[in-house]
Amino acid sequence: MPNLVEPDTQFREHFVDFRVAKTVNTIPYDASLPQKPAKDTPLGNHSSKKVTIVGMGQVGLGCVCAILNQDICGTLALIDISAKKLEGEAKDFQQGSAFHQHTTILASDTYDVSENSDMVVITAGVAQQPGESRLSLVDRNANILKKIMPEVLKYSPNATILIVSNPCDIMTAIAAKLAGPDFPQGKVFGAGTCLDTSRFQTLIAQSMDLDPKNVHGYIIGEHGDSSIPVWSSVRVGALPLLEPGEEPNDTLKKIHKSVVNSAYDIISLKGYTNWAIGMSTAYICKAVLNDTRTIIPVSTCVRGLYDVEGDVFLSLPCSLSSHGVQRVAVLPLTDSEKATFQKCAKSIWEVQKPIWENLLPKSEPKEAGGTMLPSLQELLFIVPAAWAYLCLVGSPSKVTHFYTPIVSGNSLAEAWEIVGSPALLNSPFEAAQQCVQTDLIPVGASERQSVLVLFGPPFVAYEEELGSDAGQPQLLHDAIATDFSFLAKVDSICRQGVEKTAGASWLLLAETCAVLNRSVSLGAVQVPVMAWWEAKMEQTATPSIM
Ligand SMILES: NC(=O)C1=CN([C@@H]2O[C@H](COP(=O)(O)OP(=O)(O)OC[C@H]3O[C@@H](n4cnc5c(N)ncnc54)[C@H](O)[C@@H]3O)[C@@H](O)[C@H]2O)C=CC1
Ligand SMILES: CC(=O)C(=O)O
Repeated sequence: MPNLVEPDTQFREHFVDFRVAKTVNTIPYDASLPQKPAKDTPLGNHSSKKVTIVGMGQVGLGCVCAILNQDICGTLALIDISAKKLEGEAKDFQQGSAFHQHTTILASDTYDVSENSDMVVITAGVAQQPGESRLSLVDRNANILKKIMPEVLKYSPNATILIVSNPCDIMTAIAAKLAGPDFPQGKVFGAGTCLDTSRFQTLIAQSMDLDPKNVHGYIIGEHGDSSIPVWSSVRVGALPLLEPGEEPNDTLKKIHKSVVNSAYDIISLKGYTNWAIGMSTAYICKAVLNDTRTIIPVSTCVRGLYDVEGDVFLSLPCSLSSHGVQRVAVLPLTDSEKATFQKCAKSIWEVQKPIWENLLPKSEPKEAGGTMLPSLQELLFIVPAAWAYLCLVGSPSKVTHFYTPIVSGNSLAEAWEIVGSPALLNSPFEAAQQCVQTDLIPVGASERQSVLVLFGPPFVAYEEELGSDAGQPQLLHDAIATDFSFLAKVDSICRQGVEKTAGASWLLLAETCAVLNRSVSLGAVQVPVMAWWEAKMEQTATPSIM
């Protein structure tokens, strides 16, 4: 028997023009990559839905609380690197099971519990300290995201992925790119200005003594300091707040300022924000898991809209389906709103660009001497030195000089004094910068994405193998440029070094370097070193150097 309550579609054709004129389908996030469009799939049973939340800090907890209390899914998998705290939180949530619809709670510090999730929410990462901007978190959280995304995709290749970690728009762009061109467009999106819009609606409603749900309007653009209130389309009930062409007055401007300051204000009071973002995340999850096509401002690729050219992710009102962003509503902006949107896109792109351009290998790895090798662009240069080499992975245009190697006579102990203070272990790039500033390991790059510093005896082997020219950077530079088998040689020496010295004399300081995530020769070497280093760090705060 046919379903008697199918949606009535007889009037849809009357709205085709509206849809075409005012909305666009999701936009591929990288002009250079082909994109796979999302396909509609039948809806599953609601209680069969599974959501994974990665990151069980304050925001993760806020999300779980809201999701459980709104009966959004049948299974909730919680993941965090801190297993002990996670166990405590998961037990605490489980013990409230009598007060909501049944939800199976799983928790682990590995991703197998997330298998076959319908939706994955990523909240893991560093949060702002009082007074700190979201954008300042970019490098640290990008590195965390680079570790998380492959695991998420491995266990839930069909999940819709929601990014909450800050800076939310850039993290969403990075996650979308890491998901790869085969991942359907729109299936990775960010919580964006959903929260800012709620703050906006609430403040206007409080000022007018109304229900926030009667304030229809959006904050668009960045989830952060350069967010944009679209005053020209705010309606209260059905009434426009402003007349066409009317500019917002000082009170309205103050309302927006207050929206922008909300997070700073709350963080200065309690150290973090979590309940409202938890509620907005649950609201978004509900729309996706129920395939409601609700229009919510979330972060999606905006290239091509309002003359934005870069692969920037910003918030616009989007209809959400089970595949994430289904269509983007293109609001009619005033000239000044459009100019502000473009300025916002430009400033986000400036921060995103260095990470974005080095996120995926630009070319296929080359085969040489039976080893998969990084391209020259990937491995910008290796500075050989008596005791150390510094490998910078960054934007080629930023590397302008190639200096002489470390002055002979410097010892590991001396190097350690400069880069190895425990305080700097959390910020290896700063450590490397100190080396640069002190000319201990002179290199010519001042800006980069990731820095990998290796100290240790393998370098001795490296020198031996390469002969007396090893200390001549110019020669090495030429060798790298002309002879790919040189890299294979470095690789095999490093391998020996790792095996010979594992657990003893390597010191690795790394902001998870792009190289680490690649199946290229240097990556293969560095992963075991990294694992050793992490194990070592658990045992002692200050590793000894042999
Ligand atoms: N988009 C938005 O509207 C909002 C975003 N945020 C952002 O959410 C993020 C989390 O904030 P909080 O929960 O307050 O921070 P938090 O410090 O309380 O929690 C972060 C959690 O991430 C975990 N973590 C770190 N690395 C991990 C990894 N590789 N895998 C799994 N878990 C990992 C930590 O163990 C910790 O439990 C921050 O970036 C923050 O700025 C916060 C509020 C609103
Ligand atoms: C921290 C943050 O991004 C917020 O509460 O808006």
